[in-house]
Amino acid sequence: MTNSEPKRYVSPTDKRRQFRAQLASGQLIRFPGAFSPLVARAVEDHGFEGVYVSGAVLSTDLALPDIGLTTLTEVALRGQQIARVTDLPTIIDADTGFGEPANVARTINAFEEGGLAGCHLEDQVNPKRCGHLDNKQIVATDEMVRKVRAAVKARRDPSFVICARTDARTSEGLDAAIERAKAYVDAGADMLFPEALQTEEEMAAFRKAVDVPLLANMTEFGKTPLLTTTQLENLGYNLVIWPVTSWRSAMGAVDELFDTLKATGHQEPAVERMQTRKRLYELVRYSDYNEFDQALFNFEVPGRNQ
Ligand SMILES: C[C@](O)(C(=O)O)[C@H](CC(=O)O)C(=O)O
Ligand SMILES: [Mg+2]
Repeated sequence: MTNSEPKRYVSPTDKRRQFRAQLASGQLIRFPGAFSPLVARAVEDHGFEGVYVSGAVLSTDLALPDIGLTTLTEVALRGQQIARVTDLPTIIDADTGFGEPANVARTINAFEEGGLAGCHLEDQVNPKRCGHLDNKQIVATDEMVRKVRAAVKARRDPSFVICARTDARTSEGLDAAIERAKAYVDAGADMLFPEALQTEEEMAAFRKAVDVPLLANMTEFGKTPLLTTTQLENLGYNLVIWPVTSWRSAMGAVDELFDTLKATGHQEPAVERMQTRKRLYELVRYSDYNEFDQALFNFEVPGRNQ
């Protein structure tokens, strides 16, 4: 991108409207998880429709378990850092909303100010846990309804999307999860995230029971079968997230690299799989900075095997 055309600016409101239009399109939209701003650039570059910011990734990146230890300030800042480097809509994991309904209201405002397009809010108790683990506990329906209402009321940009997640399938069963989901929609939720459904049949039953857009969580090593985008589209789901997938892949590569370094004393066997300097500079749009100073990008970038 070294042409002289002015860069278009996609405002947070534009991104939220784009997200709403995508949800209404009847087509499945794909939001891979981005564990950093640079990964969000890669998501955009590969032609996906949006970016997901995972609570599990934000906490494990800090070497913490995903049990609600991260603070609103940490999460909102990371969301903002990720959302601002992409023209795609970015949605974020609000966990249990960081407290009571009043805290939820503040959470929504922080995410709006961070340029996010939407968030999901779940009905677990605190301390929460990954939705695919056993022995989860959930709050009373009414308590979650009050949180959803607070979120909806707090929203300053009506296009910000509030997605209610229910974790009830694991503890109370499918029917109860559907009942809760309906109550959350009545409270104003724009879309639903039925967590940890166990079969395609359950996913189809959920689709049949509600009219709002549905999110499918394709997280690995969990309770939900890993389906393809075609299967999810056929099931009538609107949005798929692969929340931790890029993170697990990157950390798998890191572990392998350290094994190699330790065993061979050299990185050579791993270089082949590394992102090249050239590609890294492409993603940070290094050459664009010549707009400010022609002396910034005036060299050849070594790529593969150089
Ligand atoms: C989607 C999720 O909330 C997340 O934080 O990314 C997690 C993912 C995971 O732990 O695998 C969840 O499903 O609870
Ligand atoms: Mg989470």
